[in-house]
Amino acid sequence: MTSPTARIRPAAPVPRPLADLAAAFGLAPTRPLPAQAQVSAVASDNRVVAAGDLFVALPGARSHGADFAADAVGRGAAAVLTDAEGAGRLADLDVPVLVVDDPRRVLGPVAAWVHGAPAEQLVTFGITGTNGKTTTSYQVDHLLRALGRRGGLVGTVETRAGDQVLPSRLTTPEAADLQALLAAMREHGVDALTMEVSSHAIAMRRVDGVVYDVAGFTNLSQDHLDFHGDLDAYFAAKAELFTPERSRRGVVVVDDAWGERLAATATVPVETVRTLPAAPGAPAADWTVHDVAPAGTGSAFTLRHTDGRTLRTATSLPGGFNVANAALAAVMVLASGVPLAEVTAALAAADGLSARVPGRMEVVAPGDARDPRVVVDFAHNTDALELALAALRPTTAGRLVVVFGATGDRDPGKRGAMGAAAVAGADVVVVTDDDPHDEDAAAVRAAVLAGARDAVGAARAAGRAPELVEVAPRADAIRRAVLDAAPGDTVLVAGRGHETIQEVGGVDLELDDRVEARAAVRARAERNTSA
Ligand SMILES: CC(=O)N[C@H]1[C@@H](OP(=O)(O)OP(=O)(O)OC[C@H]2O[C@@H](n3ccc(=O)[nH]c3=O)[C@H](O)[C@@H]2O)O[C@H](CO)[C@@H](O)[C@@H]1O[C@H](C)C(=O)N[C@@H](C)C(=O)N[C@H](CCC(=O)O)C(=O)O
Ligand SMILES: Nc1ncnc2c1ncn2[C@@H]1O[C@H](COP(=O)(O)OP(=O)(O)OP(=O)(O)O)[C@@H](O)[C@H]1O
Repeated sequence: MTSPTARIRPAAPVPRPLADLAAAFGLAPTRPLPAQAQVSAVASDNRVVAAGDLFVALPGARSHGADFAADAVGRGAAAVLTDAEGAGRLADLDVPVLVVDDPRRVLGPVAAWVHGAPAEQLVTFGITGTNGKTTTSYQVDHLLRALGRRGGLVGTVETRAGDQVLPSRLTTPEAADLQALLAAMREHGVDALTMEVSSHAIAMRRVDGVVYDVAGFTNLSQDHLDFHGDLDAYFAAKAELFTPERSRRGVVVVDDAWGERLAATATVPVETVRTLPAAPGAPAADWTVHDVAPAGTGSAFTLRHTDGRTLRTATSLPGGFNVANAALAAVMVLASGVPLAEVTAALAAADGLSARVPGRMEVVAPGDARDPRVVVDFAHNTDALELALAALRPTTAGRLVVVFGATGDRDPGKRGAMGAAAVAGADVVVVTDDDPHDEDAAAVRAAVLAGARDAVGAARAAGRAPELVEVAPRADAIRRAVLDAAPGDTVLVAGRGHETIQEVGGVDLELDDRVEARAAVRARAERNTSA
């Protein structure tokens, strides 16, 4: 997690008259505005405010932004925008206060207006879906750079604006931070933006003020129901991205029923991509994937359009789901208007869609005659875990070992299912902690173990004998799994991927699965040497 005080913003923002802003959005000043009042950027967190900012004090679940307005003014905020409740909390501030019914609803468009609509000066790609957003976004950015574009990237792992790179705090930033970021990208000569658009972000209006040139949909399965309530509401949030208010055209993977439903209901032009054999009676897809074959650590495949166009390329990331991500990335770039011949040539020169994606099927140790392969992945829901295990099984000569847990304070409904998925897909299941947050870590492990134990019975009935162990804390579980594995085995450490902070009881602990896995591999080497 990155502290809220870090933010990429334009170095030379352009001040805009506050009176023009108030008129444009119907913002009611509590007192007449000084004629010369100006704002040059927008912030919704006092900790990132800089001189000349408009501080937007939002009502929140835990606090009201108005409680931080005095500090924001102390940091140089030139004006405050809030709702009636916020205005009521503001003691006499010596800057203008503007009031609007729903500050969160206007925040995006206001920030876009103040920064001069930066998104409109970039070719913009927004990717949503339960799994694959990060991977697909890296592949789109990889292809855009291969095409000579200066790409900006915003997502779970990091934020890249030209040569500025910051670890991300949210998958999709709040609107004020996003618009400042886009303005900074424009300053750096960035001409293309690829970003992940989480369903939270759409529901919370973080991407208001952006109309994506191309929106992409990967898939939808159970996750985040603690926020959305049910799958229909979760789907509806994602489907909003495929409306004219938020995008100009869409590319939808129709390997699942939710993709089919989105393609049928989207109100922007959509191209469909099918990467799996079609179910009987399924509508024809515009693009289909054929001739998938192993290629290095990943797969080669052919994309074919109903109009006869074809594209043969590859991805270095393992698993059928990474063919889907790579296919989606390629079609999104084609949908933006880049000719097929240019994409084909760029991919040939760039070794296909082979961006290294931090913490996504990241190979920590390749495995050899003496040691197991060790892979770190971000799979943290049932669907992703099943697919990650299935992706590694074909290239695992020995046992498939998985080390994972479930996130505390999130989606308790998926814990048993994740335990069952691990037992169904692996030979050795090591249940440990993920990010317990404020929940009792042992209780979270117990819920995962309950689902796993139920599945062990079914596995034994099918003639398998998966081992099931509980090891905590997570660093010990990783070490034990790697030390106990044999040459030819694969150890998959799943759930946290690139993350370097584990939240335990409100305390941020340094924990990077890749660092722990590498340390365990070194410990094996020392043991082998001393043996
Ligand atoms: C559920 C959710 O998304 N909550 C977000 C929401 O919190 P909130 O409504 O409780 O806001 P609050 O903390 O009460 O603060 C109210 C206002 O005061 C401001 N404030 C608050 C504290 C302070 O010191 N100074 C200050 O100015 C805040 O910026 C905010 O404007 O607004 C906050 C301020 O922007 C966000 O930090 C917070 O994200 C929390 C941290 C979060 O965990 N969000 C997750 C669920 C999320 O958004 N995840 C998705 C990815 C999901 C996935 O696909 O995996 C993401 O896009 O990252
Ligand atoms: N297309 C896919 N279908 C199913 N699972 C996938 C797909 N792509 C990746 N995964 C699995 O999901 C995990 C998360 O992948 P990725 O980080 O690309 O998705 P994401 O949508 O960005 O996740 P998050 O929203 O949590 O950041 C991967 O580590 C992999 O195990």
